[in-house]
Amino acid sequence: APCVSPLHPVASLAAERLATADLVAAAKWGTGSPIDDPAREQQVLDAVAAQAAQLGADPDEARRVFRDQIEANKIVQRGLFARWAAHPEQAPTTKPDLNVVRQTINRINTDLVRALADTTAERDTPACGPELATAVVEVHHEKHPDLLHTGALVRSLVSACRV
Ligand SMILES: C=C(O[C@@H]1C=C(C(=O)O)C=C[C@H]1O)C(=O)O
Repeated sequence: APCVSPLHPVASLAAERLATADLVAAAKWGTGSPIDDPAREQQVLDAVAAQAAQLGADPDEARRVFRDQIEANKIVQRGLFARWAAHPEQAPTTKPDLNVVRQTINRINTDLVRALADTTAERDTPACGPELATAVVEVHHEKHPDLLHTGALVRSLVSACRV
């Protein structure tokens, strides 16, 4: 069997979701659209709660974990906005369609709800913390994100362990 943390899929999907923050930030940059969109956040939370319930998982736990995913996503967006304001030459030159990016986010959300449901038992043991830390390091080495994204990845997983 490959030597990876049982929580690798969770950390990997959380990182994939965070990578979309770059596209979301690029879509909003220079448009006056706020980083925070409470109506969209509510849609995301309601959708993942319904999907979790359908899988026999705890919908409130799905809401908690995705509240953290959303906060982490906004950390990356704010970090990029600050970087682009300080270094305009690093600002994006193309503007993705936010609705298209959100379709990608919806797909990742569904996969992450399933990965969480599939790892309910692992996330319920005292080994969860160390396994989650291992998974974050694995994902960091695979995707070599910058400190902004890795810090946000850690933030996104604070509610992932159930004990
Ligand atoms: C990612 C976005 O930015 C923020 C983060 C969200 C998320 O992580 O799902 C949702 C709405 C916004 O508050 C977005 O607008 O789609």
